[in-house]
Amino acid sequence: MNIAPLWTSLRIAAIATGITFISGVAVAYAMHRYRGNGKAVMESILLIPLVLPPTVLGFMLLFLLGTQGPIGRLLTPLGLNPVFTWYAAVITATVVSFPLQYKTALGAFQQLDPNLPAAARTLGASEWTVFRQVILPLAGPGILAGTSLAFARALGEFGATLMLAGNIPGQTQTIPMAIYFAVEGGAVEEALIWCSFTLFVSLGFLVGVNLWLSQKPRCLKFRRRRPLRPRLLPDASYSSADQGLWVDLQKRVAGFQLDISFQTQETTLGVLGASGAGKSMLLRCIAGIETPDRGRIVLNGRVLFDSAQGINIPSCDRNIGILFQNYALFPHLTAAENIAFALSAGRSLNTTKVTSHLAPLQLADYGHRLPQELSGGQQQRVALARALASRPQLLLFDEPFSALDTHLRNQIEKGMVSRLSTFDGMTLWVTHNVEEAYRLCDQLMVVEQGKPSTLRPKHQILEQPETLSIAQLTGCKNFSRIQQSGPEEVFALDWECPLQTLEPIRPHHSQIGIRAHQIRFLDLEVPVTPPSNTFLGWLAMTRETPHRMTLYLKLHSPPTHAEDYYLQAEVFKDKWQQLKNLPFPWSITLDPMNILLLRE
Ligand SMILES: Nc1ncnc2c1ncn2[C@@H]1O[C@H](COP(=O)(O)OP(=O)(O)OP(=O)(O)O)[C@@H](O)[C@H]1O
Repeated sequence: MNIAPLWTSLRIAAIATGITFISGVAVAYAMHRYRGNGKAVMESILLIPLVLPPTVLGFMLLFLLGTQGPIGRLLTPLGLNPVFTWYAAVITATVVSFPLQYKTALGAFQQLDPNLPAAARTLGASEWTVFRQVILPLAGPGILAGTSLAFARALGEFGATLMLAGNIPGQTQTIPMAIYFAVEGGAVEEALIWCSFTLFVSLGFLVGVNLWLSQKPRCLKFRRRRPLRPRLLPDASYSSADQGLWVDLQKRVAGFQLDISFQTQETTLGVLGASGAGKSMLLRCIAGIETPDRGRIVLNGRVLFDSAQGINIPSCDRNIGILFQNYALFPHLTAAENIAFALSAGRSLNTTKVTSHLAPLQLADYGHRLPQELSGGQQQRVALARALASRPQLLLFDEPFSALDTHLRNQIEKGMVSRLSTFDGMTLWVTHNVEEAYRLCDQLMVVEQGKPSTLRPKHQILEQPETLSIAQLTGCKNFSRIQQSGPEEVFALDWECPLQTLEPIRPHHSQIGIRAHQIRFLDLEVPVTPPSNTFLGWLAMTRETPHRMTLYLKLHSPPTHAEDYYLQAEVFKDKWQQLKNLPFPWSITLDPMNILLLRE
């Protein structure tokens, strides 16, 4: 039995697989990053060999590459005529196997957490480094699974190969053809041997790849060969005189517009806003992960983005670190390797430099662990150490404590604040939590529906919130519509009472508010002349938290049901112990000093 078809098949399948590997991965990555129009049409064209019958594909290739075809006519003068040659068989095997490699590689890229490449870029990694050291190792198993399918498909190709390459023994006669012609000639035994052989080779290849992938999860692990580019690039527009962050940007996405303009020279700025207000998008624009439609971003005198001048410094050169909500640690790298990624010092893991970044966050003993072998708090500290290792001028925190329980949150917050005390750059904290923002930041900016409504020192925002929504965002729970009845007097429509205010009423004031912990219970105070804004009140219901009670109060008359209340007051448990024994009605004071005058 002539075994030439075996070598022909293996040679053709190996070359075709090599070509599809390179082209399939490259095209898949390009399509993964492509955000323009016509993506669906392009995808369909790339996948069409998967759905066309092989004979149709073979005929189309024959039509294109034949001496009279559009491509063949270009090749003939160069002395190239692929039809009925062994490389025609390579062409058909490549065309039929390409969609399998392309589609699986695309799926592997799409499954990656987009924050991982974004984090790598903010650490100073170039696009090539991001692809080679983050994307490829993580997408590797998916890509190799596609390669094994592509190889099996190339090995089994018959119809299209027969049409374009023919059945030339020793040149284009592959195993599938040997089977076909053996059956036709009545040599059933020979056909059976070839079938068994094909089954054995294909199965062996698939099993081999699967075993390799399952036994060596870190086989494609990180290899740092060259240091990252230095972070501070010379820039003509850089001037160390202008310290601070200047932001003026607009970005529109489907159903949402971010339109933010602010400047700050404070070292810590908190960004408060409801869910969907645009806080993360703001951070992503500042870090260069998203590109604004228009505007200008300047950090310490260095223009990072200016649509008018066509400046858009890439993320890797902005000197801005970001701590993502999910930490975005590279899962295929240990804690030490994650930090080494951000250093320009190379990959040696026991260097003093890596340890010097792990030790201040009590992580010196955890350097060898993969992120999935660390607790949430430890992962967060590694992410902070990694961000600081890249020596940013500005560090952005995207709700860094949202996934932690209260105890851990307090612990990590303390550790983080102490580590940041030696950081000489600016920090910008995005959070929902007003108490957290108050503890961590000097200035607060409130963002509402993509627009900044205010940027002021934190105590001013808490004491004079200006608008109803800022008051709500900063934790105020009691509001009433008002009618002005004097220069410093209103009638609260929802609480049905006249109220004195400390500040004069302005025409734009339409609501008043009072914070729950600022409602006073006169019966618990030393008897003096009742202050203004004191009313009789009854308790409608209570809610208990570990240290405080929330009291739902009805003014002027007893409540008719549990939901019949005007105000929520919050008192500590010791005060509640005294209050609960007092007979109704209580004397409730809404001190003019604590009345918030608000516009809508
Ligand atoms: N890539 C995108 N394409 C389309 N819409 C987007 C995109 N990214 C964000 N959005 C929309 O922009 C708005 C702002 O999103 P963003 O993530 O910035 O909000 P956020 O204030 O950070 O909210 P949260 O506190 O819940 O994280 C949302 O309505 C969101 O659906």
